[in-house]
Amino acid sequence: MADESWRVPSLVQELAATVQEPPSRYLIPEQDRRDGQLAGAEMPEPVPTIDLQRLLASDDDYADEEATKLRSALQSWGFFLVTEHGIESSLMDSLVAASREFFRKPLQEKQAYSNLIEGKHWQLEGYGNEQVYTQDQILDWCDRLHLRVEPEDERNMDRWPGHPESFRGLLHEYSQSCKRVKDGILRATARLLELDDDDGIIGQFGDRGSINARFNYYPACPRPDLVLGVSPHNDACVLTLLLADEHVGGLQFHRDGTWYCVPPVHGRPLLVNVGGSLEIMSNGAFKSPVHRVVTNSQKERVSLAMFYATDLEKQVQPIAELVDEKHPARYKKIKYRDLMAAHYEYFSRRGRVIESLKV
Ligand SMILES: O=C(O)CCC(=O)C(=O)O
Ligand SMILES: [Fe+2]
Repeated sequence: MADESWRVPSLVQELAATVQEPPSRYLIPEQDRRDGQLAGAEMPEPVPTIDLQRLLASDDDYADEEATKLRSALQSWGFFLVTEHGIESSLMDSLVAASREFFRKPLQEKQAYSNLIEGKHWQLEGYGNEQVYTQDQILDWCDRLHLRVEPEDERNMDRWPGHPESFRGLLHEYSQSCKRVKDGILRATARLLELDDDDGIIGQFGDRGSINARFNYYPACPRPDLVLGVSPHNDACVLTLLLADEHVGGLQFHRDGTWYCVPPVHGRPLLVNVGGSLEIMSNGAFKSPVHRVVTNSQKERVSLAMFYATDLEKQVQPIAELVDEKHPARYKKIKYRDLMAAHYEYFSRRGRVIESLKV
C-alpha cells in the first residue's frame, strides 16, 4: 500500500520544540517572501472602530453616525473592531487563559481530542492541523482546536477539552454573549442594505445556523521569514468574530495589492470580518477580505475565531430583494455544505472558492 504518512504531519507545537529550521513542507514560495514582504505595511489609518452600544442606540443621531462608520468599514476594509460590545473582559480573559492552558498540556492529553479518527482520517472538529490534500501542499505554522458550538444538539462533547475544567462552561457562556454582538451587527448591516429588519440577513441563516469556534495556536517560529501562521484566505462563513491576541500581532489584511498589519489591541475589542457568504448574500456590496497570519521568533500567539454561518443545507445566494434587472446576481448559488467543502480544498492550494462563484 502507498505510504500515506504525509497526510498526518506533526503538530507544529512539537516541531517548534525540536527543530532549528521549519521543515521544507512549511516553506512558502520564494517569490512570496522576497524583499521582506511578510513584514506587511502599517495601515494608512486607524483600524475602523464601531461602538456597538451607539450603533444599537435608540437615539437616532448616535446610531446613524455609527452606521455611517459601519458602511465605510464594510465597503473599504471588510473588517473593523467592535467596542462596547457588552461582553465582560473577565470572561474573555478566562476563556483565552483556559485555551492557553489546554495548548500547554502534554501532547498525549491533547491527542484525546484529536481531529484524526483512528489517528489517520481527518475531520474538521478536534485538535490538530488543517486537512492535507496533496503531498506538495504548503503547511501552516499553526495548531488549532476546532469545535462546533451550534446547533447545540450537534456539539461533539467528546472533542471539547475536559481540562481545564472551566473550559466547556466558558466557551458556552462566551458563545451566548457573542450571539448578541453578531445579531446587532447583522441587523445594522441589513439596514444598510435596506433589507426588511426582521428577516434581513438573519433570516438567511435557516433553522440550524451554525457557530464554529476555532482556537488558533501559533508557536514561536525560528524562521518567521520563511513561513505563514495561516495562508491567505477569506472566511467562508457570514461573519467572523475574532478575539485576537492582546499582546502579539501577526494578522494582516490584503487590500489593493498590499498586506496591512493589524496591531494588537488592548481592552478586548472584537475584530469582525465579512465572510464569503455575506459577500454573496449582499451581491458583492460587501467584500470578504483576504487575510493571513505571520509568525514571530519570540512569542507564541493565540486567537479565537467564532464563525457564524448558515444551515449546512441552505443555499447561499444573493438576497432576492437585492437582485433585479438592473442589478443581476453576481454570484452563483451554492449550498453551504458544498461551499465549505470547496473552501478547504481551494485553501489547500492557496485559491479562493468565491472567485469561482462569480458570474
Ligand atoms: O489568528 C488570527 O488572527 C486569524 C485567524 C484566522 O484568520 C482564521 O482562523 O480564520
Ligand atoms: Fe480567517
